[in-house]
Amino acid sequence: MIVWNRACERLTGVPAREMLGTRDAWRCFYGKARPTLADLVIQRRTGEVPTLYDSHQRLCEDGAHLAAQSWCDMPRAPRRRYLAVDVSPIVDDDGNVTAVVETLRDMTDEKQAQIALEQLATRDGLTGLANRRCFDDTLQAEWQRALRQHQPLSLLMVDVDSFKQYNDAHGHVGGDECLQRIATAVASEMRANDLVARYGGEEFAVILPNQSLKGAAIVAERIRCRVESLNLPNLGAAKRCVTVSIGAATALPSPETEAGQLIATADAALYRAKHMGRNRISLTREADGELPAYTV
Ligand SMILES: Nc1nc2c(ncn2[C@@H]2O[C@H](COP(=O)(O)OP(=O)(O)OP(=O)(O)O)[C@@H](O)[C@H]2O)c(=O)[nH]1
Repeated sequence: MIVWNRACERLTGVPAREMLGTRDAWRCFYGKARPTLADLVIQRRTGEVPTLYDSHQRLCEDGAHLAAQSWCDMPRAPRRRYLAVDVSPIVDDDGNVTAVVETLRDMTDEKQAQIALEQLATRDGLTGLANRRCFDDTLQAEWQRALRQHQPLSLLMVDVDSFKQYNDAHGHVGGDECLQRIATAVASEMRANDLVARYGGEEFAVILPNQSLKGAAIVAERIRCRVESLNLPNLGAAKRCVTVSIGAATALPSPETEAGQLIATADAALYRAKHMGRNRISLTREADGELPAYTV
């Protein structure tokens, strides 16, 4: 390290006298040893940039002028920060790198604003689950992925039974709390790649990538039991507690079919579960026609 200016001191909390003449600038930014962007350029290891930074860009064709962004721990500063780093090598007449200039910009506020906006655009305000827009985008993306990888895609439509009566008995605020409890219960049954969304009012949708109808039925039944076991009183429902009906459908996407058909099939299964008495799951495999409604 040959230059460490006042702005670097303020940003990192590390004075120049500690840094000058050393080779371990990473200590100012990270809790564990790892190369900085300048280290990667000096050591000709720029191939590692994608694994070490959230995003990166080449600033010119030679590949040595780079920009990268990521969260930094900042062990000696009051809080972690999202830094944008630019590096440019200084070369001598023979083309040898003699130094690298690294410029840091603190982008923490911008990054936090971006995260908050993304949250707002994709999350449902009441339950914190993915919202309808996020559901639509994710279903399209998963449909395309299943098509490419020749894998099944399953969908559950989950609807709260006799929720109008619940609202009538407990008021709208009580109804909202009930939806929050159900959302948490449904989300707790999910794996990392699954997506639970609030589809509309008292209806939730669950996308289960690479899941057979049998697997989807197991998840659906787990959700049904979980909600029942919350034991939230609803005198308007047959079990006298809050329950859900679930329609499950599975498709093996092909170029001739589209994601909307999977929604329609799961919706039809949900309608059947309601029709057959609620608090049950109903399954349909696309193209196989209807399977009998199934309850445990
Ligand atoms: N508290 C609250 N209630 C909602 C919300 N969204 C929808 N609802 C209510 O959910 C109820 C849904 O009623 P219905 O569509 O008649 O269905 P249901 O009473 O659940 O009957 P089934 O679905 O046939 O079992 C309505 O009373 C809506 O006002 C919400 O965000 N908060």
